[in-house]
Amino acid sequence: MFGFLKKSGKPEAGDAPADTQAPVEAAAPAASRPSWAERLKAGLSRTRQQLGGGLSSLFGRRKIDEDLLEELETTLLMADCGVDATTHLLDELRRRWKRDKLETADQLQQALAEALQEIVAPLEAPLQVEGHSPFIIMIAGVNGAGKTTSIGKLAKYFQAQGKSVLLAAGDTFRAAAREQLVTWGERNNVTVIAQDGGDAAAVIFDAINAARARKIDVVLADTAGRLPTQLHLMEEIAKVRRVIAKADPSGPHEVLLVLDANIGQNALAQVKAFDGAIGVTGLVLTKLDGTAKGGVVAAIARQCPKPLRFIGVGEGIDDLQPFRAREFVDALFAPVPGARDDADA
Ligand SMILES: Nc1nc2c(ncn2[C@@H]2O[C@H](COP(=O)(O)OP(=O)(O)OP(=O)(O)O)[C@@H](O)[C@H]2O)c(=O)[nH]1
Repeated sequence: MFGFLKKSGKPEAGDAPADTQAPVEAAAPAASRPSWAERLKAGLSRTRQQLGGGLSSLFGRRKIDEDLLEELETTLLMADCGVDATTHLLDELRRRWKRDKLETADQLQQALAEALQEIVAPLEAPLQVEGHSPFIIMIAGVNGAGKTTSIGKLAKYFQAQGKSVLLAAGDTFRAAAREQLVTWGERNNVTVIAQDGGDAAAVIFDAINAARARKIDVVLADTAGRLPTQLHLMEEIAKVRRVIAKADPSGPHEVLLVLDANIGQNALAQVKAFDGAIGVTGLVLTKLDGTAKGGVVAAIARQCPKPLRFIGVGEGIDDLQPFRAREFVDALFAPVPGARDDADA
């Protein structure tokens, strides 16, 4: 049952109590829907072509030498690993080359995968929503990063864990955003607290109170997109955070920054700016499927290591999943059946 509450905070007749929320929509039959591992591999194919295409031509050579390492450096930079992570990886490979007496290019590729995994492993820290009721998650990011659609996917993700979820339509700036959230709410059978126009902080404040009254487990609070350079909007989102703390002094319990992977290295500046304004506690990296810049995960790990809670590789409702370092690196280096051009080039 879907409920759309006005500013009064009073549920409309027919709103289902939290404990009678209908089950989430059935997933497509397993046979027709590729697994997450397959979708992750497919989603990372552009980065892999950037990285793997470069690597396979490099690793096609028999012998490891300084020229090969220099070309590898260029390949890593092109995949948006950033100077810091690339330098670190090259240092590590040189060390392993000597220490482990690596000879073949295959061995070097294996060493690269291991070194990359070591870099990104600290980002793996799946979000636990225990310990607070409701557990309040504030979502922030620049325009179009994927905040609202990620909220829809997260709603389903938490529901699948048996949690009740309430969405707060705090993007009061973009007219269509509320409707978008309402649509996601309908799909996931969760209540959306919204109001016509007005103040984001007030909507979210009401949503937290409604969630508390209904004993909802998780509140997902949307906010309008904004650029870090729009100082008045950064001040506004800082106020939203303060108001959440008024509604629940222990909250927000998670401040998620949504980043579009297409922006590559600019992600670092966004993390720093939003962290300064609202204290980011976790990251969501969307649209990895549309970019060759997946190496940005390594850059984030080296330069602003916030927990990477979720990664997104598509528009499907289950195309956003917790980040797992081993899975990510395996997908980056694995050949995809039917798309072996990158691996065999
Ligand atoms: N391919 C792909 N598209 C995505 C992914 N995540 C989000 N999108 C798309 O990105 C577009 C923008 O997403 P929104 O959720 O509207 O972005 P937003 O951050 O809420 O936007 P504003 O409200 O304008 O700030 C939509 O078309 C989404 O379907 C992803 O992982 N892969």
